[in-house]
Amino acid sequence: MDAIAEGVPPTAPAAAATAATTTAASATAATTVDLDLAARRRLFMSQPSTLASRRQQAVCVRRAHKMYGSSKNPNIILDGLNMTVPKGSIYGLLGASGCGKTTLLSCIVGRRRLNSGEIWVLGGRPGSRGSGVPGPRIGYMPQEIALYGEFTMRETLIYFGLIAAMPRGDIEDRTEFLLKLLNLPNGSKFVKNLSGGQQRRMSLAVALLHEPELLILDEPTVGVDPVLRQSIWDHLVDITKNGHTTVIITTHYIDECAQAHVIGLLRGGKMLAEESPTYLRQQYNADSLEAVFLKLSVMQNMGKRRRSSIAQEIVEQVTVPAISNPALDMSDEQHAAEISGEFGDNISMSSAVRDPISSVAPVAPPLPPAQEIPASFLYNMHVMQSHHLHALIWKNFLWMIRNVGIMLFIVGLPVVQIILFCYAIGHDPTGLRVAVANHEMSEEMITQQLCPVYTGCNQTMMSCRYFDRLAKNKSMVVHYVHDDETAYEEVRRGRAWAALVVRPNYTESLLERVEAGRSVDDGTVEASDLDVRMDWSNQQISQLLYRDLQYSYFHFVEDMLSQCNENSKLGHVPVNWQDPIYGYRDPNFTDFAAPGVILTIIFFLSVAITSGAMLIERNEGMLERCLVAGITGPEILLAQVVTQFTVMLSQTVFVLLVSFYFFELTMVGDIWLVVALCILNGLCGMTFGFVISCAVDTERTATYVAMGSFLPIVMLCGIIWPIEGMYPLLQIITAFLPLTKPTESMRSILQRGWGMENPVVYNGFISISSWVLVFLVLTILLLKFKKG
Ligand SMILES: Nc1ncnc2c1ncn2[C@@H]1O[C@H](COP(=O)(O)OP(=O)(O)OP(=O)(O)O)[C@@H](O)[C@H]1O
Repeated sequence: MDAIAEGVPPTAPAAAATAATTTAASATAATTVDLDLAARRRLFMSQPSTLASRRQQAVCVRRAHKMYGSSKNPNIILDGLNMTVPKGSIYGLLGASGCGKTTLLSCIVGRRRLNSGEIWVLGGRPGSRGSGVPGPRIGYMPQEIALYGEFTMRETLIYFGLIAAMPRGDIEDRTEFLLKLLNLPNGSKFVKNLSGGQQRRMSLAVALLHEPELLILDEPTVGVDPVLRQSIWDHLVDITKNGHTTVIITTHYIDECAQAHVIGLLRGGKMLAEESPTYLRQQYNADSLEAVFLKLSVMQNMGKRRRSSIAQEIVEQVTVPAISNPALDMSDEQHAAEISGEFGDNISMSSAVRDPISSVAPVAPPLPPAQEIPASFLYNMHVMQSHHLHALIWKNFLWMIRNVGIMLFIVGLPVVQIILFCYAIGHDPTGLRVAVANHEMSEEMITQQLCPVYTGCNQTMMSCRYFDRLAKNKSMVVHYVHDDETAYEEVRRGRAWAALVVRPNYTESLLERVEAGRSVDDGTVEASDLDVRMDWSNQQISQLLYRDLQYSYFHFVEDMLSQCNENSKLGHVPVNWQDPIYGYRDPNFTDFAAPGVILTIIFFLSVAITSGAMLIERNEGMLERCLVAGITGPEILLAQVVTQFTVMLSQTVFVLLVSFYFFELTMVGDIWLVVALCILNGLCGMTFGFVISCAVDTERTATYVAMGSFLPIVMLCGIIWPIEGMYPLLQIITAFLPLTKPTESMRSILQRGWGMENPVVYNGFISISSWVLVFLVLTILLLKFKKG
């Protein structure tokens, strides 16, 4: 009584008075409603609306408003809708395509939020702590197939059974029963190999598996033949008989709902009616429910939306047929339940309320505790359920086993990439053609491409000795031509990278230049020079030629001096290059780029794998199904982290083995620091993948986001060019990007051998860990606020 009294609205005295005055009349009209209009109006105005009575229903929706789009351009889906689903009933939710049935159902299962209004499901608020909704109290069959094609039917049922914490034995028993009931083939068949109709039945089997209190079936009979459709309906009638199971079913086949206890006709965001099908057909004198729907739609179109006026037309002296389900017998305590039309524009009242004017409060069965506090993300974090994690991790690994090809690709791709990198990037170009017009050579020598090399302290045709030295570099191939113009033409036509001209008296002039020193004349100096004209269009190649033409010269002079018993140092540039403190005398680009490349490969593969896997699940409805089954966002994230971690670990091990063991890239530091940095980096990619999959809706957008972030990161993180060479403002920005500091850190570990005590190294770890946290927080926020 108290609970009811608490929930009575401010008009309660009037309501009570009205109820009292009408009690006697209503007592005699248990099955026949014969009320005058005034009494009906009072009835609609004064329904007892209490918290307790709402919680007695399987589902109770009040004044539900739901819209999509912005407030400026709203797409109103539910417009003050009321709905009452009595416990133990089959409730057929009918309406045209796009009228909002799925939206309403997803609000009921706690996957979307109303803009305003109330929903009570099985005595609690969906999504609140302890309500069990979403969760095992619900069995949900979404419109999409929402199953893993790579799993067998049996594995599919095991997965959902594990989520519902069913013992293995029970799962097996139910599997046998459901396969038989739904006329499904052998359980070892892969879901992807089932026909469309069989897949839908399989989806229904998943919803029925754990015998939930509330079954929500979104168009379960599409693509199902009439015989099987009938057997599905028979089963639904059967399971609702004891009153413990309630079914809400949507369908396009309106007349199929004749077997429902109650049907709700949804149109224009409101319930046109909420009655038993027999009652509706009698009330509207119609042969079929389609005809009823049509009549009500016409009335709605005519603007007769006020309940009172509609009621006037529809409420005639009608004998209310008894509902076949004893659980719905209105002579029991549910008399006191509410009618759905109490607040909104619904034009008919719930069949649950045949005699709503009872003054006797029902003896309510014990209710589950109602907790208003919505289940927060952090709450979900600490109530992670082990059977959920077990199911998710089992599913993820099974998926991997079933997709060995994809897994080999995922693990093998970084290895292939690093092999390609090591073979393709950072090595000095070889075989660069150099056209030489050597006027010390005879025409015949040029024709034969033969420049004679005299060894020892022999000062004959010294230009040939220089070119011999040059050819030893392997970077250049010398091609002798007859005149200067031909040499230049070779470069102009792209057949050579450099044209060299040697004057006829080169050897004598060079000797005189060395011997005479300061007193040598300009003509001699000029004649002892090599003239070089290069194609400088390619920075890497021209730098290399520039370097090797000079180095070869130094080596040639040193060689001559030592052959002639002179101090070879006289040929040096007067700079003494001591042993390097870090690195080698001849650094290569591979060593410079490798840390960045390794980190980039691991990072972006993690992004792609994570966002791809999550989006596929989301878009094919599997994620939705799991969430309705009670799996939470944190559980999915944790299970993904566990499974992805193993993938990432193997990626890291293979990449490092190939880089440092097979290709022997420079590594003088602690390999474990490198491994730790790679794993953190993969984790960072994974969390970025979570952010992408939560933020965007399609794989295509995810690809754009991943690509859009890949290019700037590669360019700005000092992977292909030193940060010191960047525009000063960019140098500041780039310091905050996820791969910049880790790349510097890894480079220092590998090439300088620095450890964790060095700021450059630990800053890399701090930076990447901070990004992991940032991405995790973003994911949490997106999960929380992008719910619907
Ligand atoms: N996430 C969304 N964002 C924007 N609009 C949406 C969204 N989901 C659904 N809608 C729109 O809301 C309306 C109702 O969609 P809903 O899927 O609930 O209808 P339905 O009655 O279940 O349709 P059907 O019977 O064809 O499945 C449609 O116009 C749909 O385009």
